[in-house]
Amino acid sequence: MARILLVEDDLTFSLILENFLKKQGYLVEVAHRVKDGLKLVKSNSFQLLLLDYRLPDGTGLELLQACQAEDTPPPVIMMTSFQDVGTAVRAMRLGAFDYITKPVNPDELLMVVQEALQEKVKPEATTSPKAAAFITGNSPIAQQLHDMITLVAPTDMSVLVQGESGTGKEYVARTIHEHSKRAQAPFIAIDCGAISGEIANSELFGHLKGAFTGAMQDKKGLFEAAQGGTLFLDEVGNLSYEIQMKLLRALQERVVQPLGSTASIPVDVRVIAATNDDLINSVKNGDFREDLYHRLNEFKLQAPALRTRGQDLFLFVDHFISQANAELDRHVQSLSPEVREIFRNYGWPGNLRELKNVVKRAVLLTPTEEIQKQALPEEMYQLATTPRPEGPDLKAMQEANERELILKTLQEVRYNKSKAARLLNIDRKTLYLKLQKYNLLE
Ligand SMILES: Nc1ncnc2c1ncn2[C@@H]1O[C@H](COP(=O)(O)OP(=O)(O)OP(=O)(O)O)[C@@H](O)[C@H]1O
Repeated sequence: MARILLVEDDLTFSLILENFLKKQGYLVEVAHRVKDGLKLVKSNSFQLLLLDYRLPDGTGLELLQACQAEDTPPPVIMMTSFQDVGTAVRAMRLGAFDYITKPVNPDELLMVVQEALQEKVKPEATTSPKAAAFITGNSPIAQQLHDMITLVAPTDMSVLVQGESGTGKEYVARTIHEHSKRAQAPFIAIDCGAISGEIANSELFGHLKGAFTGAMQDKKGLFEAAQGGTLFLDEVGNLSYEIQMKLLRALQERVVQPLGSTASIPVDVRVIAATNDDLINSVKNGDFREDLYHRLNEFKLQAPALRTRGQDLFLFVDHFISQANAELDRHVQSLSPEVREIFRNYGWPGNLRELKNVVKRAVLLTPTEEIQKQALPEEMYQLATTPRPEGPDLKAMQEANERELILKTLQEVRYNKSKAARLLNIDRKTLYLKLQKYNLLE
């Protein structure tokens, strides 16, 4: 019976969740604050953590990070309000297994919990699904990306893939590998955001038995495991300075030295790295080695944000609907016209990952062939539907446009009101009044 730790400050809601999970056969411990959650994590072993994001004495991210420091961290599911989707996406970069938006739907919760418990514990190196499970897209920006991939793939250049979270950077790396001379050798992906210090060292370069407490036997590093193939370093900006040095050596001299060993092992590996933020800023701040940056950045690719991909959005929707139908045994065919409109107007700050989650949830909740707006997270359709005036009412039309523009901007900047006001070229107070007027306040 799996043990779950639930950290949620809303007492009624946590009681409902606790009872629901217990009925499903899980053992549940509950905490209402970060401090108590930390104590429980330290003194117990849990197979899963279910964390609210906003807690009275901090955020769920603190608990997530504390868990990531463990040898075998349990999977973590974050629960957030719709406005915090950006944060949830950040949590996934820090190693969370998944997120669900509130109000929590019991079927969805159960689905994610079951998936998390079946899933192997992160961090892990993955040989991710074949690129055939992916689609390219028809938008000019997607075609351009595809051309660049075709151009750089056959060379042995290191590639730096930049892009917002969830834009498919791993997909880009995988496609490069599959179009390269190395296609028959392994493609190994590792999320550097989810590993730290000694673990990163031993994951990447290996270790000898006894090199540190807990090193019970020799372990091959991922560089060796990827011999002849491609190593994908996601979130490369998170590597410590010490590991950056070792990585530079591996790239320049083509040798690695496992922890506790004096021997240098030759490696022939192409490295593709990915970053969310502008790595050049980390270089300027002294957090990332400049020499390594240039070594990784022999060729730079930009993974485009979903909101810049036009009609590709609906190609992805069809693709994710088919995937979800197969996984959940549903027969959904399409979106209702109203849902299409909501999707078109939404800013998708979490990009493809967010779209995939929203579609999967909607498919789960749709027993018929067409997804209706009720199957979307409530706040998504409440916020996204701007009523349009029927007749030639200019003032009403202007207001509808204004509401829509404010919404889009808010979504793009993940509800940061100061940033939104700046972009909209109005002051915060005016923005606030307009949010009130259009019923857009949280
Ligand atoms: N071209 C594609 N076709 C279909 N699905 C895709 C495509 N690109 C990405 N996805 C899906 O979108 C999700 C996010 O993709 P991926 O993990 O590659 O993004 P990422 O940019 O590496 O994210 P992060 O910055 O959080 O590491 C995954 O579930 C992936 O399967």
